Amino acid sequence: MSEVIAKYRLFDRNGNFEKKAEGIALGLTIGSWTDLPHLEQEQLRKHKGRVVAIQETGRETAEGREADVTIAYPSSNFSADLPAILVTVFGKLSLDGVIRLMNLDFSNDLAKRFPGPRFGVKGIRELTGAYGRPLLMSIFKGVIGRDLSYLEKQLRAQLEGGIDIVKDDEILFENRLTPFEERLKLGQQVIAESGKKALYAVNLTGRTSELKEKARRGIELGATAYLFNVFAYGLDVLQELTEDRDIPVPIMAHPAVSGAFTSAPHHGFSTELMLGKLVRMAGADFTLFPSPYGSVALERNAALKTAEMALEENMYKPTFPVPSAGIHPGLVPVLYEDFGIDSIINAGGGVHGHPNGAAGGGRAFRQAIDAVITGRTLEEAAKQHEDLRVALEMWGTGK
Ligand SMILES: CCCC(=O)/C(O)=C/OP(=O)(O)O
Ligand SMILES: [Mg+2]
Repeated sequence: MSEVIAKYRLFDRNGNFEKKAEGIALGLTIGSWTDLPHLEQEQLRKHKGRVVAIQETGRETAEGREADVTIAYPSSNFSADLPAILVTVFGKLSLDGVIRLMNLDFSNDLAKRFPGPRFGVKGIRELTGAYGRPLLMSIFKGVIGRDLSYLEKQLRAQLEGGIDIVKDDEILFENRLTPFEERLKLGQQVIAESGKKALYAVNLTGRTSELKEKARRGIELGATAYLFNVFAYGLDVLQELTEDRDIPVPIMAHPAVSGAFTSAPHHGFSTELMLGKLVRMAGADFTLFPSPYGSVALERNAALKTAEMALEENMYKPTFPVPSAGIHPGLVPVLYEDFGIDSIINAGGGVHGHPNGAAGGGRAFRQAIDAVITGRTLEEAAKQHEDLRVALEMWGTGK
C-alpha cells in the first residue's frame, strides 16, 4: 500500500498509549470512525490512519512512561512533497506538546518521488580526486567585514594545507566587501591556479524567489558547490535546487536553525530524521551535523544514527556525513573510528587556529588522516610531522 509510516515517541503518566495512538491515527486523517454509518466507513477506509505498533520502552521520564508508537498514513491523503507529508504526520500534532517524531518510512512508490543526492559519495570523490580516506574540508573564518584580498589569502593558505573542499561559513551572506559573484569568481580562479581539484562551497543565500537564478548565475561563473542553510528555508526549497538541471553541482546542507526543532528530548524531530534521512531524500550531497565531541556536541547515538541514515543502502545515492564543530587534528582517530572512511573531517578553528597558520592546520589534519588510515597512532606520526606535533601539543588528542 502507498503510505508513509511515522514512528513517534509518546509520553503518558498513565500509559494510555492505545487511546492516544488511535486518537492520532484518526485525528490526523478522517477524524472519526466508530460512529460513522457502515457505508461511510467503506468510503473512507482508504483514507484512515492505521496504528501499526505500540511499544513501551520501559523508561520512566520526567514526562511519564515512554512508548514508541508507529502509525501509517495513506498516500491518498497528501501530495508527494515533504511539506504535505510533514503537515500530515506532524503538523497540528507537533503543537500538542510532549511528543517527538523519531522516524518516517516511505513506501517505494512514494520514496521514488524524491531525488536524493545528484553526486553522492562516489561523485564527490570523483570531483575532488580524493579516494581511500575521509575528505578534509575547511571553513573560511572571520570573513565578515573583510575584503576579497583577505578571503584570497585565507583560501591560498587552506589550499596549501591540502584541503579537498573549502566552504563559506553559514553566516556569510550577500555583502558589499565579498559579494557572492566576486568571491565565487576569485575562489575558482585561485583554485584553478593551484592546480588542485578542490571544491569551493559558496553560501547560496537571499530570498527564496532569487535562489535559483542566483545559483544558475553562479554556475555560469564556475561554481563547483553550494552551501545551503536548508533549515532556515525548508526541505522543499533544497529539493527545488537539487532537482534543477541548470544547477549541476553538489549541495551541502548546513544544520543552522535545526537545533530549534531537534534538540528537545521530548519534542520536535529526531536529529537523524531531519539531518540524515530527509536532507538526503531532498538531494543534499553533504549533511553537516554537530559531532559528539565538538564545541556544540550532539548526543553520540544521534550523531551516529544521522551518519547511518545518510549512508545506508537504499534507492538514493549516499550523502556524505560531515560531523562538525570544534574539530581539531587530535580528534581524527575518534572521528575515523565513529564515522569511517566515507565521512568528511570539517574544521574552521582547528585549521585557522594552528600556530603555523591555516596551511599548518590543513597539513596537520592530512598527517593525522594519513596516520589513521595506515594504522599508526598520532603520537607516532607526530614524530615525523611538525605540524601534527604542534597541533597535538595545542589541542591534545581524543574526546
Ligand atoms: C555544525 C556546523 C559547524 C560550523 O558551521 C562551523 O562553522 C564550525 O566551525 P569550527 O567549530 O570548526 O570552528
Ligand atoms: Mg559555521
